[in-house]
Amino acid sequence: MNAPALRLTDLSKTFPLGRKMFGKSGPGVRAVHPVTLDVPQGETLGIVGESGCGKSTLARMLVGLLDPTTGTIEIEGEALDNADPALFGKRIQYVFQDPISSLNPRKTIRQIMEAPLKLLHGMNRAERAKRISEIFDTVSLREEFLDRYPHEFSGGQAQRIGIARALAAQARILILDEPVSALDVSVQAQVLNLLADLKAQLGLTYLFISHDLAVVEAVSDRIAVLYFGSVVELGRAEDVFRAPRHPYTRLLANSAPVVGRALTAPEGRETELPDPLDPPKGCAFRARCPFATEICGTAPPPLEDKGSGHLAACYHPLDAAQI
Ligand SMILES: Nc1ncnc2c1ncn2[C@@H]1O[C@H](COP(=O)(O)OP(=O)(O)OP(=O)(O)O)[C@@H](O)[C@H]1O
Repeated sequence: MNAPALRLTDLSKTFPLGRKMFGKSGPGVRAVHPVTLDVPQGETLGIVGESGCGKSTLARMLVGLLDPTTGTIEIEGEALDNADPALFGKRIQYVFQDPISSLNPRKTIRQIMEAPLKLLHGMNRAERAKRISEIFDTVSLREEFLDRYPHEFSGGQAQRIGIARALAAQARILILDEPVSALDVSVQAQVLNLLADLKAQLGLTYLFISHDLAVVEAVSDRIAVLYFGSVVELGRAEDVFRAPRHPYTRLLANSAPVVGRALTAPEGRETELPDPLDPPKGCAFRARCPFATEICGTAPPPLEDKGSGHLAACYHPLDAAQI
C-alpha cells in the first residue's frame, strides 16, 4: 500500500506567552492540541471550525512557517525536517485566502512564477520559460499576463496566479486556506472547478480550510472538525454534517449557512470558546454541550471510531434520533 500523502503524529503547537522567568517559560496558548491523522494520496480533506480553533496554526506548521511544539510531519513516508525549508516547498504549498495581497506587489507575475523554479528546482532561463508556459496553459491564464503586476488582476485571476505559483513548486499537496472566500460567488465556482480539474489531472492531495460548510461538503472526501485546537470529529464528507456524532458538529451544521453569525447554544449554556490561557480539564465543549455529564469534566475524550470509520471525541456521541 502507498504511504499516505501526509501523516501527522502528535502534532501540537503552544505559543509561549511572556518572557522566561528564572529559566522557566511562562504559561502558553495551546493553539493546536496533539493531532494524529493520515491523509491518503489524492484525498481532499476539509478542515472546519470556528474562528480561533487552530486551523491556521495547523496549516502554518504543515508548510514550515511555524515550528511544531511536539510531533512530526511525514510526507509520502518521509519525515520533514524543519531545518530545510526548501524540502517543505517542494512537497507542500500554501494557497492563501487573499490572492492579491499574498503576491509581492513589486514583482511581475513572471518574477513571482520564476522564484520557485529557480530556488527549489534550479532551472535555467529556458527551462523556466517552458515550465511557466505549461503551467499557465494548465490553469487557463494568458501568457501576456506575465509582465504585469498583481494589482492589475481581478480576484479570480489573482487566485489562478496563486494556484499557478503553488504548482510551479511541483508540490503534490496543496493547503487551500479559504481559497474562494474572498471571491464573488460567480467566480468561486470557476476556481473550484479549476481545483477539481487540477486534482484529477495531476493527482494532487488537498487540505481545504473553510468557514463555508456547503463548499467544504461539496469538495471534500473527508472532513475534520476542529474545536479549541483538537480534532473532535472526522468522517466522510457525506456523513459529517448530515449525521454528526459530536454535538459541536451538530451546532456548527445547524448554525450554517449564515456566515459570521454567532453560534447559538441551548438556553443557559456558554456560547464562547473556553479561555485558551485557562483551558478546562475535561472536554472543552462541555460548557456549551446539552448532553454534558460528570465524566465530561474528568479528561478530554479521545478521538475514537464510533462506527464505520466515523471518528468523534465525545463521551456521549449523538445517535440517529438526536440529529
Ligand atoms: N502568534 C500567536 N501567539 C499567541 N497566540 C496565538 C498566535 N497565533 C494564534 N494564536 C492563538 O491560537 C489559537 C488558534 O488560532 P488560529 O489563528 O490558528 O485559529 P483559526 O481557526 O485559524 O482562526 P481564524 O478562522 O480566525 O483564522 C487562538 O486562540 C489564537 O489566539
